[in-house]
Amino acid sequence: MAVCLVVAIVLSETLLLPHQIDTQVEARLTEIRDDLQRLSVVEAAQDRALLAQYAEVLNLADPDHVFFSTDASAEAPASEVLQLYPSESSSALAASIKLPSLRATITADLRKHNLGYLAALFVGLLLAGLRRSPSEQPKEEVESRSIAQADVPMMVRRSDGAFASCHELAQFGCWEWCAHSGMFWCSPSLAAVMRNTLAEQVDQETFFQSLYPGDRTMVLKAAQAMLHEGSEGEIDFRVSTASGECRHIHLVSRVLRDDEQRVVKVVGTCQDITERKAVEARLRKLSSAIVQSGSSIMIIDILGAIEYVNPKYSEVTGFALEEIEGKQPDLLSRKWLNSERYELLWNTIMSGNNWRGELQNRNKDGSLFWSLASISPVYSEYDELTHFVIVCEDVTELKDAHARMERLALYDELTGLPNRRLFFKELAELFDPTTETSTAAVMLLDLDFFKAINDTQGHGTGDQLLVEVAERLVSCIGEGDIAARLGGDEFAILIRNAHNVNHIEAVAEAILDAIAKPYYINSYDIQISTSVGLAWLPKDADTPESLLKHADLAMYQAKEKGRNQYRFFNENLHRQLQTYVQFSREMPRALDAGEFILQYQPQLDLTSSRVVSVEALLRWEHPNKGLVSPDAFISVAEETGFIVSLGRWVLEEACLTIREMAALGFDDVRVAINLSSRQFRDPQLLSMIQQTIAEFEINPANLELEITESLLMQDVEVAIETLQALQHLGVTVAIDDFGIGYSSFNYLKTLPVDVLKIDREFIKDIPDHQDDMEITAAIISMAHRLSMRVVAEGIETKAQHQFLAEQSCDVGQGFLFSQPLNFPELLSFLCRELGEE
Ligand SMILES: Nc1nc2c(ncn2[C@@H]2O[C@H](COP(=O)(O)O[C@H]3[C@@H](O)[C@H](n4cnc5c(=O)[nH]c(N)nc54)O[C@@H]3COP(=O)(O)O)[C@@H](O)[C@H]2O)c(=O)[nH]1
Repeated sequence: MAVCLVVAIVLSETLLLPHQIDTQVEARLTEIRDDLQRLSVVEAAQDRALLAQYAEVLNLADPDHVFFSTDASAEAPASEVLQLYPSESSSALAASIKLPSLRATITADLRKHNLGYLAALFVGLLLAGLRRSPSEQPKEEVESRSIAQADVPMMVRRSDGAFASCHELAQFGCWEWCAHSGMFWCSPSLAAVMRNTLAEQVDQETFFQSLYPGDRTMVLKAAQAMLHEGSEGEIDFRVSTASGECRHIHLVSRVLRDDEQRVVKVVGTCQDITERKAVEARLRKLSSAIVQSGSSIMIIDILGAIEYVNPKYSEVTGFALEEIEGKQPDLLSRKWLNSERYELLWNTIMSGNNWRGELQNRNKDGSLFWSLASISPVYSEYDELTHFVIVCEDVTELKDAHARMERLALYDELTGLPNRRLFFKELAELFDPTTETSTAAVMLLDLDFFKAINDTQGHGTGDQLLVEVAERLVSCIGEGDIAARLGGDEFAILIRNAHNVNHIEAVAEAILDAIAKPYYINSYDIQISTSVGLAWLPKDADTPESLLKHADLAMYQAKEKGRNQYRFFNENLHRQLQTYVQFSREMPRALDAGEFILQYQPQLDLTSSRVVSVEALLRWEHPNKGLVSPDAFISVAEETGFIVSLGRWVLEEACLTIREMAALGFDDVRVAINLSSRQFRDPQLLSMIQQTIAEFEINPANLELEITESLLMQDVEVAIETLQALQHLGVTVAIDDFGIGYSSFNYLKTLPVDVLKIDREFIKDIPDHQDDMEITAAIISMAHRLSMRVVAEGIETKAQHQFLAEQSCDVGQGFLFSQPLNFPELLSFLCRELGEE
């Protein structure tokens, strides 16, 4: 729809109002004039009421037309008016002239015509009519008034104060170019528009000099086209001001022709549009920033309908503007936002604040992605909230990376199970005092002999085994329960809502069964078992850490009891734990304080009954607990690593005893000390023994080292190397507790040992258990064939003594002969024996 504009011009006080207009109208016109004092543009479509008022006041029939009335007697240059207007407007203009005197009505289409031009032209014409009353005007001039003869600029005659004032206000100027004389005339306001580079009347050359050099050719071409071809139009160009400033000018031209259609004048307007150009340039930059932006940008109206999306948005989502214009964006859809967030977002932006946050959006293919969106309100010039600008960054990759990082942080990479951190987090929530706690159970599992499989079959097989174990564990637990890998071959299970023991026992048994089933990995059949420790929540602990510690304790007990079984944590274990903590803290101090002592249990030759050796047995004279057995603290020392320091002290003490006994003449009595697993694997062991022997200047053959059979079986090849090195030092090596470590006789052949000690388990039931007697006889016979001496320990009865002597067992040790003795008691024992001889 064409927008019809009526240009009404109200002039300053110098205007002579027609005397025909009655006082009321005059008053109203004065009012309007005072209101406006400048060109006033009324958009008819929008303000018809006002227009109707104007029409009424101005005695106009049609409110779409506003007319200007001059003195009725004035000769109106209507023909000029008509000629000055584009042809499509001429008829409307002519039709609107209702009086013989000048009445002009202009209906113009804003889209086609330059408003300023129309206005100024109108002013010019009007003033021409007003200023020149017939009485003042020489008749011959009126008669001879012809465009063909008009080589004097007609606007010169119209440049009164009001005219100039209007132009000045509108930053507007008029000009004429006489085709005949080549003279260029401009209104004073044009000179101002051109920033005083022009005189009122200049030649062409001077006019062109005032133009910005870069635009001269373009303007010249346009001027020539006007003069020679009579072309009309509009042109924008730049002028350089005296101060060197560059201003933008909008120029409109119209051609006046004589009756023979020859161009006689070119007239027009010009306007300083520098500010507008600056605004346009700024808008262009902003617009280009939005178009070129690497961020997706969307503009929505106050009701949430999409008005604009930039190319980046279309590239990311696949939606062209036409496809989504007027629609509600998915980004703000209730579908992806929970109602609380939805309310908060809209409340924030509707109250004129910025909102920033992650929102889900939808691509054209239906896939969803995450955007980090900033939503900012846009206000109109009247300070009304009209739109919102949404700037989005696709953060899907960021979120994926975040999820991956979270996965790495909380899940075990190999098995995909929750890791220790996540398990602990879940467990900690059950201890949260603000949540209702129901009974739960925690299982801690450790695969039996996994290290051996890993070492012998390779880590690839070990990994595959762990993955299959994880799958089997998951298959044994219920929904809501958690199976986690805490590290290595250690797993944990959290069973929520553990109502009764039967349920937990059933799960534990299912796990033992599942893990014990054969695995087929890398063409190998593998068999493995697990030991499970169980603890209850909240009964067994008040923190996640202590609950896991208690389950761990129970698991160790399960291992101690023979593996492939489960054990519940109990108070006894709890006490053990307390003792563990207490001992681990106290032992270093006790060693410094001399609270450890050695007792010696004699080992007698079963044929001669002479003491050939003694076993050094460690005791702790605890200030509160009395004499503490090594069974209670050796394992703690072993786990904390304190056994290395303690073992060194035992060695030194034994060497001292050897030296002192030798000094007293008992230089053929050996002293046997026990080496624990950690000591045996200590890389410093050999050098430490060598140094101590040298330090105490003892015969190394008088020092015997007892190493348990099970310890040797852990890594036979390394054990053989260490044993050989020990023998090389000249010390005696004995296998302790032989018979219960399930070692094969084949191994025994390869072990460089001097003494074999039959475990007490085989001796204690002699002569009642025939089996034990046969096994004992076989061990003695075999050891002799391997050139080993045999020691039977735990001899408590004469019958046992007699049987062992009959089997040619070399040496016996046990309460039958002596309890462990302190050093003075041992010396007495030895002296007594000597006396008896
Ligand atoms: N690493 C180290 N281990 C040590 C050290 N000192 C002792 N131990 C080990 O502690 C275990 C318990 O020892 P202990 O309580 O001293 O018991 C020893 C004997 O008292 C006991 N024994 C001896 N004769 C009999 C008997 O006729 N009946 C019976 N019921 N018990 C008897 O046997 C223990 C000695 O056993 P073993 O060492 O296997 O010969 C024990 O395993 C010690 O080895 C140490 O300094 N370091």
